[in-house]
Amino acid sequence: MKRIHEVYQKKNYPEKILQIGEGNFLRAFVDWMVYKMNQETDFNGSVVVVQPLKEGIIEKLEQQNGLYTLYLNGIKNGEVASEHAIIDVISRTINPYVQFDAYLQTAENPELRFVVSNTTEAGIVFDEGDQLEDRPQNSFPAKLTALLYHRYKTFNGDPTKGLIFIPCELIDKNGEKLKEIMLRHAGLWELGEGFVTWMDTANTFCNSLVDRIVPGYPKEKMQEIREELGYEDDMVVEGEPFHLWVIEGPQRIKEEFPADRAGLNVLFVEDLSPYRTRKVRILNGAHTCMVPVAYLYGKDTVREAIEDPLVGKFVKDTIFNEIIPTLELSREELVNFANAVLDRFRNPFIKHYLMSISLNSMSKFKTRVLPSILQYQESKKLLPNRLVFSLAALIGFYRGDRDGIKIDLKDDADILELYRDVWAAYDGTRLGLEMLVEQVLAYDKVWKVNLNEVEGLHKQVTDYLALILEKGMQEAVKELVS
Ligand SMILES: NC(=O)c1ccc[n+]([C@@H]2O[C@H](COP(=O)([O-])OP(=O)(O)OC[C@H]3O[C@@H](n4cnc5c(N)ncnc54)[C@H](O)[C@@H]3O)[C@@H](O)[C@H]2O)c1
Ligand SMILES: O=P(O)(O)OC[C@@H](O)[C@@H](O)[C@H](O)[C@H](O)CO
Repeated sequence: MKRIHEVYQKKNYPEKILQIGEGNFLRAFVDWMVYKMNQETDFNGSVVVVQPLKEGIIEKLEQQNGLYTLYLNGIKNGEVASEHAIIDVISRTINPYVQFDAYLQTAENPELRFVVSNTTEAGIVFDEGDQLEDRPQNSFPAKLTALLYHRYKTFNGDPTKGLIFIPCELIDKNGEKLKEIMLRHAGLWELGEGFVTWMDTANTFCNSLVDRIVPGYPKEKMQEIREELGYEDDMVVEGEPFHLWVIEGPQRIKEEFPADRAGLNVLFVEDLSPYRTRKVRILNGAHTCMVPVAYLYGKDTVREAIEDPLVGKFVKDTIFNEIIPTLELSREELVNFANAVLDRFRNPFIKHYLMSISLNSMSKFKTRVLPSILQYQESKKLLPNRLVFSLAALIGFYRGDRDGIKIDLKDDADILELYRDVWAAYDGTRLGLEMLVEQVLAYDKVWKVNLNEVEGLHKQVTDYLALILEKGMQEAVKELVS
């Protein structure tokens, strides 16, 4: 069978976007949007993709001339929708670890206008070891500072040659944080007042919030997909039709990034925090809460979990009774959003594995679930049972065993070490369990506070964990939801 680049001829669009990250999400979201804008409007732009880490899949993408097939499968306006398209907007790929000059030279292109990124929650970080002379710098903000400085010098500080940065990382104030770190590098590297002023005035850093479920490469369906497509494609990516990109930035960007004219759900707003809180607490919060409970219960995917009468009820009650009451938005709007999220979780086409969501569950619990627990307690003066149960389940999950089979835990090495130690020290007694929970709740490297100080939390987590250990997750959930 022929390969995708042997059957499809790519068009040439000017390079207008620099993309840091070659992951599934960006390819199913931003690159798809660029494809749509090229089809529906006069955007006429392509994307240069830079691999942020030394290891990655850029070579595979390059071998296909940057082409790949995107499947969007799900329910759209109540109807089954399945569509696919060849995304042809990646002009070329760059691995800065072997093509550093080519990486810097992208800054010399006067038509370059946007920088998008998605480097997971671990990407927007300051690395004090990074230097301007490094080829390349370690962190992605440092790499970008070097690139922007090169642009500043190339165009002699021309105020019209600034860039618009729209990071997609799921962290609060992603644009502001990126800018803050880049300014820090500019200061440490002594790049000069002129550059700092240019960075500040000629460039725009937008905060943004993305929403689309992208499980990625549909491994199990590949045989069927190959037959349907009639060509080989190692970079197929699958996502849902739903998409929302909320960008906190000036309305004028719309002129240059005509997503709305392409019929895309891209909003330019003054304040994205209500959208962010709603999405992170309800959608991501429900995912993170459901993972340890549903996985130890015996489920493997989000859909299986939501369709199980008991686990499904656990998730729905958690959202409607314990998360929504902590949010300061109109209840009607929240209920509508939550119902839509539940429909997305039920998407019959998509296998969203609980284990893939489980990556870095501790920090996800801290940002996506803990605020709901704390706000619930503050306003109602009692703890939300199901959210606390999911914390107990999380501690049980990190024991790393499902019915005698090892769980492939993925988290920071020191978190995994913490759990290895506390579970190894557990002697099977109530006192032993209390000590174990105390140590986990005291792990302020993740929690940033000592959770043992939250009134009643230590006892309730210990009680639920004892229940899970004694009766198993299935019985424990049954008792909880009834
Ligand atoms: N998949 C989804 O449904 C979805 C939806 C919305 C948001 N997201 C967000 O997108 C992120 C990436 O998801 P994906 O599905 O594309 O994953 P992926 O594994 O396909 O891609 C991860 C990307 O992040 C880069 N990366 C990882 N660690 C990094 C680091 N320390 N520094 C710099 N770059 C780093 C990798 O090089 C790669 O480009 C997730 O963490 C999530 O926050 C994902
Ligand atoms: O992508 P992660 O690993 O940060 O989180 C897992 C999911 O909660 C997440 O990918 C959602 O599906 C996504 O945020 C929906 O927009």
